Amino acid sequence: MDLTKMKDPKFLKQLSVEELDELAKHIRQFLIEKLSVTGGHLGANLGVVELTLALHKHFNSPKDKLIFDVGHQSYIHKMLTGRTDQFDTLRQFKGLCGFPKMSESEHDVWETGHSSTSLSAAMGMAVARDMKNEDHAVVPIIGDGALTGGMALEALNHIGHEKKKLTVILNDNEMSIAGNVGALHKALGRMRSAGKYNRVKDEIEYLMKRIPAVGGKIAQTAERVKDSMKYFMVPGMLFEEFGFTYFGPVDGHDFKDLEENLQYASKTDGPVLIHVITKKGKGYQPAESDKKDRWHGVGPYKIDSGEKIKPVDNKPAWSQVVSDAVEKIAEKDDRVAVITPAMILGSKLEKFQKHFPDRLFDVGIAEQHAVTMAAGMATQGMKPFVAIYSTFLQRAYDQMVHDVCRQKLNVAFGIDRAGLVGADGETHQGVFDIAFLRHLPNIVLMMPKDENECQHMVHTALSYNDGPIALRFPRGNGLGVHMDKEFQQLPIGKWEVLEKGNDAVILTFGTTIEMALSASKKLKKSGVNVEVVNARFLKPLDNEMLHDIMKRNVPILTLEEAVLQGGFGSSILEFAEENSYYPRLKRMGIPDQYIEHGSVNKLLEEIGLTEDQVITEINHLLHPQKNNIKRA
Ligand SMILES: Cc1ncc(C[n+]2csc(CCOP(=O)(O)OP(=O)(O)O)c2C)c(N)n1
Ligand SMILES: CC(=O)[C@@H](O)[C@H](O)COP(=O)(O)O
Ligand SMILES: [Mg+2]
Repeated sequence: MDLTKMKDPKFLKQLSVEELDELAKHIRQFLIEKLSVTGGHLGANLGVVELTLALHKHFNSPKDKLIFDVGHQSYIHKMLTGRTDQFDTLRQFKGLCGFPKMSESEHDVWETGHSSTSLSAAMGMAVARDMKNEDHAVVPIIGDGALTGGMALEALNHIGHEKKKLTVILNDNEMSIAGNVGALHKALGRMRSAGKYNRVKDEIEYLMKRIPAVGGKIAQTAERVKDSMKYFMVPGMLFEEFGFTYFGPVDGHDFKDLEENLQYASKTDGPVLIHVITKKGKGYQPAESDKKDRWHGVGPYKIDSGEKIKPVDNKPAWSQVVSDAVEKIAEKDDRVAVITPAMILGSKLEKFQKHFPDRLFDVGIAEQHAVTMAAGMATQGMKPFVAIYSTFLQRAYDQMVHDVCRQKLNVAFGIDRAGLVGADGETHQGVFDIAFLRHLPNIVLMMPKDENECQHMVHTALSYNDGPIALRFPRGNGLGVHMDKEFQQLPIGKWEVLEKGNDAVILTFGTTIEMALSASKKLKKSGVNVEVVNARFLKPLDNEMLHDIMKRNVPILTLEEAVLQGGFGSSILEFAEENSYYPRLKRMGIPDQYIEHGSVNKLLEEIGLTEDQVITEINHLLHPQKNNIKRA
């Protein structure tokens, strides 16, 4: 079967159940083969093959709006809408994006990457549809994990109240990245094990009608009894209470069951929720049998065995260094506890969880709650450590402003995936956190140059008692440096000079230190002596060192793998302005644009964050006339 011939999903309407089953088989095989080379979000996609086919058969995309929550499970949708031939380039620079992308197809009506936005977006589209007197379906497809997100619950609350016509597809595979958590997860479990609601509902309505009508108080009591009976007998009552008509549970791998319920739903007024049960990793044995994450996001692997093909790298993962250090500290300090918003695996917290099951809180996809919960713990003298990706901390900005920093609470943050993350692209680059945290009063911000300094920063963070403190660290592995046996306390706001030099100074931190050191080595060969400073505290700055540098009146280059607007370099400009220095200064960093997907090295090259560019900029700073650069 030539899957690249699929250009428009309309062809599905003619297919029989047998033909759909056959197509599903080929799509699974295709994904297993392609992703074995490129990597990607395999498990979630294998789980929604039939569901995506059924949705595209039933609805008319792009007139009807299919909205994929998170969007990591949109690969089949991409195949059906003419992008099958691009899968060799998945998640690579200028290749197919791993998430829905409007520039790729008119069928991608909403872009995602972060979780739990689909219901709000759908509500917006439904409101717009009705205001414009249009007639089309709006269909958010949301996972059981994404449903734990605050935004999704806020939207449920509003949609049910407004009674807009929407068809919510709840894709319940009992998994977030790891196993799903929470009371909602348990409630879905009860719905899964109950019978079909549509049928049960009819029977209940029949029974209810047979309870004789009586007047006065007895009648009120009878009504209450009827309501509570219904509550216990109808599995989807939770969603019905929210104002939705619930259909399910539906077998998400059975075309007949899916189509039947989609038909019911289309004939129902107001918001509808179809509870679809799927299996993450379906059809690929290594994924199905992996109880840990059912192959949520993977790199290349051997198809037959499922063995992962990892580049040989014995250096420790940054996240592991951090969680090991927290664990070591937690052994001695029973006030220490870790909070993660659904990222136990990515943040490498499994070992910590095994060691301290009662001191690891997976709160679901609930970044806002995670941060304010930590603040609450801190008010009671505990030492919470919030392990959170830079990109997902964006969700909790107000909680940082209002709850943590304003109250100057002792919350420690491990900001993971800081800097460019690569293949996940625009939605996941961890490049904004310095800019959105640096301006908050009371916070300390730091980034280590290597994993040894990283463990000292964890210790520094958890021993700090003067308000919030965060260390940021990149995706991937450290440098493989020697690790001290004993933790050290770093003096807050003190930088270190890594390379002495009189001609110019590079102020940098974290991932760009290697680039700066290597550039300075090359510059030295041409007679230019550049000082390289590990500006490991981004807030507070090392004022003493900065005064010294500014007084030397040498050119300064700031270098950061973070946005330039409001970033570290900006803070140096502010320092100069506040202290009436007028240095020749150039800032290198991430320009004012969203950075697409691709390998980190390729992306750095694209935006000119390279060793060669550092050398060029230093030369420009040293010889502005020669290079025809205008400087005040
Ligand atoms: C705001 C936010 N927090 C965390 C994540 C990381 N993340 C991506 S997918 C996922 C699990 C989603 O589970 P579910 O919606 O059930 O989809 P499934 O993978 O099970 O199909 C998580 C936690 C994210 N994308 N966005
Ligand atoms: C879709 C999503 O948000 C996550 O699955 C993300 O892709 C994980 O990224 P890491 O691989 O960096 O943990
Ligand atoms: Mg799930």
